[in-house]
Amino acid sequence: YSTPPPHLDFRAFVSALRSDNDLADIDAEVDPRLEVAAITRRAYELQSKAPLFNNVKGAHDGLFRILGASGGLSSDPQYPYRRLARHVGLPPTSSLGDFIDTMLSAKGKEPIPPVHVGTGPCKEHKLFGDNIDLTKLPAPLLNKADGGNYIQTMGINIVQHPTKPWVNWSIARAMVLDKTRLVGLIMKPQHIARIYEQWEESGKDMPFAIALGAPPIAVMVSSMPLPEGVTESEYVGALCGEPLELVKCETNDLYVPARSEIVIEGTLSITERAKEGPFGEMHGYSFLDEESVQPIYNVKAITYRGGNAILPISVPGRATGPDETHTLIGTLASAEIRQLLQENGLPVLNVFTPYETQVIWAAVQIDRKKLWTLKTNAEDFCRRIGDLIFRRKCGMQIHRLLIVGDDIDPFNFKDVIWSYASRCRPGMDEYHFEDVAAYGLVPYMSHGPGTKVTGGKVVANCLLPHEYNQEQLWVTCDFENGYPEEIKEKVLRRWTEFGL
Ligand SMILES: Cc1cc2c3c(c1C)C(C)(C)C[C@H]1C[C@@H](C)[C@]4(C(=O)NC(=O)N=C4N2C[C@H](O)[C@H](O)[C@H](O)COP(=O)(O)O)N31
Ligand SMILES: [K+]
Ligand SMILES: [Mn+2]
Repeated sequence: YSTPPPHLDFRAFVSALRSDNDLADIDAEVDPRLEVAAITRRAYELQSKAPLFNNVKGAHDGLFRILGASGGLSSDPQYPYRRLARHVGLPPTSSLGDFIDTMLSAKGKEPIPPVHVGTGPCKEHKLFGDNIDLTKLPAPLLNKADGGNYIQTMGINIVQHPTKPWVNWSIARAMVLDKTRLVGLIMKPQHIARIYEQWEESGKDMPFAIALGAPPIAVMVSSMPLPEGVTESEYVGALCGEPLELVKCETNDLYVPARSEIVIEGTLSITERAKEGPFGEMHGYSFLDEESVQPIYNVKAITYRGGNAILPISVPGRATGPDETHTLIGTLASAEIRQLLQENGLPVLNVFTPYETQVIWAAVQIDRKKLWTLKTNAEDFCRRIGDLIFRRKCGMQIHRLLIVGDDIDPFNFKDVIWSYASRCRPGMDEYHFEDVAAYGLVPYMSHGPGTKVTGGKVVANCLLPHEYNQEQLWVTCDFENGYPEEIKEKVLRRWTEFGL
């Protein structure tokens, strides 16, 4: 086959990272028990190159190499979002705003359904029956407190609604349970859980496929909270302007990206469950008393690409250097939240979940001139935004919204926290929501003082009252805003002369 672009082929993506000098080929033997994950976690935190473990202890028959931090920030401080840009065919200089604009660029466009091809790289090797032994694969232990080896953290979970033409692609964690079974989180209101419920009602086990090392743009869309009923692969087609190539699974009627590295297929039981976790999760905690009991994945086949298949992994944790649960989940939820607010006619320029808030907060940037035309006030405006976001799935993971002006860059946490700290009066400027669905993984909900599944959400108004109807009554005291252009130009021109 001709080599496709990096956003359509994981191996081409890996080569692109290598040519970007943003990949470390590690040929020394590394243990998948904690060592691979510890290196990956430190790679996020130092924003170093993405580690490609070419010699994983226990790997055999081409299963498998491991790529860590595929969605981490790039190692070049000049191009921090280059690794994300590579996922969607954007230039290395792209900003997070460009990335969000791109992910929303197919909204309103005709979906482009995938095409089915006879075979592809993921069909080069096939394992069935007794040849399947998940406990013999070098599935990584990602955190010392984890309850199992999480083989699935960056693959696409593919499931189909039993009666409607809806095939959902998402990412949901799963760990090895035994020789032929996985167990993984199936959490409401996620679409995988909604569709699973339909199979429960139909009385039949749910066919599944997990496509690991799938085309990077498909991984992005799988991590995006698109509306219910949208078939993610069709949105990928609309984004690319061309259909994605899928091949049929061996043991069920689902289709997977032909260029996937590894495909695990089978049925998700509607009766058998097992203890799952603990798991080092996206907020930086692994609670030792986690009592998660989840459905069992019965694996019926594993197919994989030749040339030493690569397993991508995510090692969630503190966003000191963000990992994929921040750069993908947070940024893509931001995109859908912006879309929702703009579709409802709100004067929103952008939305972003600052990594410093572990993507639990989202800053909503308001066009203040347009705000004036609404002739509204903080209470009405903030309650309207909270009612929209906190009652929709795309807002499920957000517990604090910061409503900020267009003088604030939502992607610059120093801007965001300055406006929150100085313009949001505690109490009067905060609008609480206790009757909305909570995000159960947030520590002050799962292990907090109050209710666990509802409430704990707030909209913080970070606009002074007069900003709702007139120009700001202040000059911002920083170099950018506090001085006339000719002074700033003179200062910049003489800066080196002053030896500063
Ligand atoms: C990018 C990413 C997204 C994740 C997860 C991860 C990564 C890397 C890992 C596996 C590392 C950690 C956990 C964290 C955990 C949240 C969860 C999960 O286990 N269960 C879940 O329900 N949602 C998860 N998401 C978010 C999910 O993919 C998005 O919400 C997506 O929009 C869902 O698609 P639908 O809208 O179509 O429903 N995992
Ligand atoms: K999705
Ligand atoms: Mn979906």
